[in-house]
Amino acid sequence: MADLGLSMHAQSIAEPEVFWLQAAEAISWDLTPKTVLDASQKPFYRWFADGKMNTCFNAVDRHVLAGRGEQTAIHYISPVTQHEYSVSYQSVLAQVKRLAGLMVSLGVKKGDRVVIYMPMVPETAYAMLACARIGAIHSVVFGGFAANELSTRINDAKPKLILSASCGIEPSGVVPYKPLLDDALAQASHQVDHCIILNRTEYKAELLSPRDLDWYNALVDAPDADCVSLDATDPLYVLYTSGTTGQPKGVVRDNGGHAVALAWSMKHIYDTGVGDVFWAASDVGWVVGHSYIVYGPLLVGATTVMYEGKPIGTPDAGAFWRIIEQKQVRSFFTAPTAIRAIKREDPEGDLIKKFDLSCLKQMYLAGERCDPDTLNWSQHHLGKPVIDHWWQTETGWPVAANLMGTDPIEIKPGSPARAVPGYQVEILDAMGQQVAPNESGNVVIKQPLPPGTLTTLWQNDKRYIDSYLSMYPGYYLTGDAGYIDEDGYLYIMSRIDDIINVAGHRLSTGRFEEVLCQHDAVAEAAVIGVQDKLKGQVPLGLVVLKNGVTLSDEALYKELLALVRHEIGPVASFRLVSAVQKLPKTRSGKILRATMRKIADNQDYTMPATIEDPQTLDIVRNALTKMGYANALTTELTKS
Ligand SMILES: CCC(=O)SCCNC(=O)CCNC(=O)[C@H](O)C(C)(C)COP(=O)(O)OP(=O)(O)OC[C@H]1O[C@@H](n2cnc3c(N)ncnc32)[C@H](O)[C@@H]1OP(=O)(O)O
Repeated sequence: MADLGLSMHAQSIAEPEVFWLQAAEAISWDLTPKTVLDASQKPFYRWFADGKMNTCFNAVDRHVLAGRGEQTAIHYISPVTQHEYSVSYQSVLAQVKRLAGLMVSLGVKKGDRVVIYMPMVPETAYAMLACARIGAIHSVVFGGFAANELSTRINDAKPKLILSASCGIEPSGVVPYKPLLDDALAQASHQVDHCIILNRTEYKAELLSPRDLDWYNALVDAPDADCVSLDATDPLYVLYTSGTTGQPKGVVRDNGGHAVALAWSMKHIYDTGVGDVFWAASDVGWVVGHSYIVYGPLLVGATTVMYEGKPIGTPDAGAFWRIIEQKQVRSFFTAPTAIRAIKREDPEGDLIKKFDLSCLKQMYLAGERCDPDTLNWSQHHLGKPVIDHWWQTETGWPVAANLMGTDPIEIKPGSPARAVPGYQVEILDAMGQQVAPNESGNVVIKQPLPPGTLTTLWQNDKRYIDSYLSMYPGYYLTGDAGYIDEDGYLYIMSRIDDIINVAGHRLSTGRFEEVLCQHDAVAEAAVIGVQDKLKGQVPLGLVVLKNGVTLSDEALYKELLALVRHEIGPVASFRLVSAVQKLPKTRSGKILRATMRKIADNQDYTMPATIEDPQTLDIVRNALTKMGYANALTTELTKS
């Protein structure tokens, strides 16, 4: 039987311009592109370079103009505050027009950056769409980051305006955001004239006049703003992701290629179209939130769900299934960590059985490697296809997936299926040679990458080339290692750099080390990601203390945890740290993190030939053992 996915993939690689010009028909253009792929400035490729359009028009206005203004665009559900309401496309348009007008009256123009530091409320989507409407470039910062991380991003993006909220809502209670924003601005070298603050009833923030404006008060007298016609290649947003150093990388996404790719993916991968309900249980601060809470569903005229809750505890492990039934969700997307948390609370799937999930066609998992157990458990209890798929902040949309809206193929647990049309994925060895099926190597994508993928790093073309394009000229280096089997299925196994993935949050071990070294007692630090049954990976730190430090172990432990939480944020999930006399290093002084990680996770390792002092591995093993790693009994001090 013909394999439609394979033939589409073959066409997308052989004739990318034909393939993507056809896909571009799903978008309303002010000026239809004639040049599909501009390769004149390699290694920078530009999609639809002479096309003109507006992403907000495509996501909102055109659905209202087509007579679907009454359709629900957003279902908002906040289980902790017990607020829940739905917003029609018509109402979204009214809010976005007015907010865009307010931004213009505050001096925001096409190309200006606007930082958005907000929780999972509809106003966050309005803020993103309002920026898109006037050609301002938004940069959303995840609410779980601390003031210092926000400040770093403000300094890099240099926004004209910041939109924020007084607080976010976590199961533990209200998390004040405004004091973090004030602190971030106090630390930042770049300043803004105005902050627009959504002052929520759960926590009223003090507004600093004349800088801070109350969101809804300021909207009262604001004019409406129309869509600005933009070049397809104009940036839509910058989204920061952890780099191997403490300085995050600002991934730049364009307008035209992004809209085309997301619309294509909604139909062909996520099996979702006009009027369908699509739910990605993530956060707008991550790329999943950008692509599949806000832009993707709205671009195709679907209904999206903004959920300000968690998989468990808000109120129970049946929360996802309850909402799927209530809102008639067709396609649902979450992270493997969320399913592991549910499985721990509801191992027999009793809460799943309580709901009528006939509306649900399939569930998608991404954000971290999906272990086969998690996939098999959910597939067994849901009785629906569970689709592991793989992509990155940089790519913006799936690189490997089962094309559920096109031609579903066999699900192989442990694999996110095959490369999606547009992506030529290969596995290369250290010499740049393609390896045989089932042999591991570096996962790379041959240039040009398809529309919707990163165009560069914000104000840093050199770092873009150095990070992604220099190791194998002509290829994008994903930073992941894995293999492709004889059927073309991809398997992603690990990172090749010092990035760890904690509950679907990508974090840099280098950044943890920088923060630990800020402590007066710490001379040197090494942080590795160790396996964790719930979060996939968690950070573990080993520190060497300065001579003469008299702090007790317990006091040091508490202070280091508090420091990391203060500097990086709660999302760091940093709870494992211990002091050691010495760290294992090569003779040239490089810390042997990979060896330490293997010891912690009980994997085979060989003594590195260049190790300076082999005894340091015993020191590390002892410390890891005390923390419950390296195949030993768990101790409570560092795990509670
Ligand atoms: C495919 C491309 C990509 O990979 S893009 C990235 C995709 N990643 C994701 O979508 C993330 C998936 N993960 C999640 O949604 C969450 O981790 C889930 C599974 C729901 C679990 O949440 P939770 O129990 O809060 O654990 P966590 O590890 O996320 O949080 C740790 C601490 O941080 C806090 N936190 C979290 N979010 C916020 C926020 N927006 N504002 C303020 N604080 C936040 C949590 O409350 C938690 O705090 P604490 O340590 O318990 O006090």
